[in-house]
Amino acid sequence: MKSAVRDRLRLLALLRAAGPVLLASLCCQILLAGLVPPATAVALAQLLGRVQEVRAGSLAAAAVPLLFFAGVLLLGHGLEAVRDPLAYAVQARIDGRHRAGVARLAATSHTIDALERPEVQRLIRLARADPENWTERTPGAGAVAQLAEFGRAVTLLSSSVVLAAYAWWLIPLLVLPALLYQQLNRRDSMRWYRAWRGNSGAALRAGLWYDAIVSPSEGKDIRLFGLGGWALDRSEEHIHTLYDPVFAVARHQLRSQWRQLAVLLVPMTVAFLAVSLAAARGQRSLAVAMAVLSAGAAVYRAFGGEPRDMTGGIASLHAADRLRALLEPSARTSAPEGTDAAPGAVPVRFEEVGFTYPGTSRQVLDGLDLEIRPGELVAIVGLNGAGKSTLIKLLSGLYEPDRGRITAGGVDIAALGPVAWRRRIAVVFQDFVRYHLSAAENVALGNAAVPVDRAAVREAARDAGLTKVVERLPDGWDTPLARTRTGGVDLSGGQWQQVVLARALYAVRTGARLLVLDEPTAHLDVRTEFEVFERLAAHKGDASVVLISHRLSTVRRADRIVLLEGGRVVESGTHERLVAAGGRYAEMFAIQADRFNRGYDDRIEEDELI
Ligand SMILES: Nc1ncnc2c1ncn2[C@@H]1O[C@H](COP(=O)(O)OP(=O)(O)OP(=O)(O)O)[C@@H](O)[C@H]1O
Repeated sequence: MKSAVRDRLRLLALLRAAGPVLLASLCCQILLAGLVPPATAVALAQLLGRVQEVRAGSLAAAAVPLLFFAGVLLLGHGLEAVRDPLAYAVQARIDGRHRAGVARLAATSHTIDALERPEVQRLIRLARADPENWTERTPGAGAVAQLAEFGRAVTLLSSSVVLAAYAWWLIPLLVLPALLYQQLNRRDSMRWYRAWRGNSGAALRAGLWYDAIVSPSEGKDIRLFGLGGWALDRSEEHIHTLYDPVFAVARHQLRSQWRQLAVLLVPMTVAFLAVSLAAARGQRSLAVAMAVLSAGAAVYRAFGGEPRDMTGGIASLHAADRLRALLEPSARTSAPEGTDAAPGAVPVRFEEVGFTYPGTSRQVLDGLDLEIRPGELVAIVGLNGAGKSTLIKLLSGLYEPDRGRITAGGVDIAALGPVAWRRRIAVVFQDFVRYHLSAAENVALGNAAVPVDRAAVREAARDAGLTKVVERLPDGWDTPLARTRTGGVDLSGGQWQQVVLARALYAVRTGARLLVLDEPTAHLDVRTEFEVFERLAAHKGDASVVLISHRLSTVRRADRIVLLEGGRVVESGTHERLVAAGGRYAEMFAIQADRFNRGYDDRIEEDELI
């Protein structure tokens, strides 16, 4: 009960976001609209009374009550007309602020492990207040609905005064059944809501299949594998899972409607008959009877309202609370931002680092020790699943080690603070992001914190071998890299990789001192790859480079090659030294060289190693 009141007060507190003028306007609208029904009753009574009095004389005597009645009606219409625009404006401001808060929350979570959890994704979906179906409500809608409850309370109180002025017993006879009627309606309404919400996962899954059918990217598979009919069937199955319980609730409610009708009609008929009889017998005037009947009807209208607006709005606020608790930076990642003291490249060390992904039991890194010296180009190799990308995710602070630590210049990167640390590193992930922005913006996003430096963009593009690609674009650097945008084009996989490489090189040109590349050339042809590496080695300056690649022909030019296996470094040295040592690396290199000479792909898989 206490928490229900607290939730209602929270909804009301949100109204501050609307600003004083808008909020005051909405409050006035609600207050005045709440007074209109009883005022109509009174005006009607006065008009009738006067018309009866002057029946034989001039109608001009009824002008004042007629004007009053017309005024009340006009006011009612005017208030009705401004209600939706005002409520919409207030709601939009509250929801805008709420959504920005949720987005900020997700963006300021320094690690990504929480974002990968299904529970967090579900909460984001609920908290972001972006309704996708009629059951979803926003905090703004909840706040406006809560304020509207006051308007209904005003109607109820003022109508009750009119009723009580006639006879006190009309209050329990009309108000109590109206209250019961409201509770029954609300209970039914919430049953619908819960039946739908309980299966909202099915709505999500149906939506995923639907999106797959209409999206251009999945559309390729859907067509080539003839999945269209199959995907439609899946979508329909989920829709049935979603709707069947809702229809069952609806059928049950239709059958039990007589209860609501009885609650409403029996006392209302008794009360209205009593009032009408008194008027017919001349005990009370017809005018007074009209006022009472009108106020009685207003009482029932006062008990309307949409409970789902408030329930949905509160659910969204609660989801945001739970999200905040889950995404709140941990003690390590929320360490105060350290000063970015050392401007040049510093040694980076993994010290006894152990890591297991949340929710799994396999130790991906197990006591890993590795040093990346300033200015060094270190290549990390290993079989699929050896933990190479995981190492990079830890290095960039997207996950925290379970044990051990990673230091830069002797300082734990957690103590440096994620923002300061990430300014020093530039990372290209395997699953890089293709932003639907212009070519220049796609490169300059390598360092969004500084104003775009067009010269640095061009130089980074040259080093990544991107210049010729950009020259062929219809609008050069300003061409949007997305077919879905007007004038936009799509690039090939290799060309996109060059864009992303340029993005990382741009970061280095604008201050990053550690360049991390996870398979940056997997899509490049041999010649482009060779040129890119030549330029990378020549232009990396004093930055250190960590490079992951399955192509051993590429990594042989690295200063040092590190082989990862069983979650730790098992071999380390130059290509020549490792080949001479005749260990695992030498074995992998021999297989790859053999495959390459025979014209196959030069990657190797685990089962090819004995
Ligand atoms: N987000 C994740 N949650 C749980 N397990 C994960 C996650 N990402 C990777 N793994 C697991 O961690 C292990 C190491 O994965 P990782 O991507 O680091 O390997 P890799 O050496 O980069 O492989 P590849 O050469 O195929 O890219 C794998 O067993 C993988 O299934």
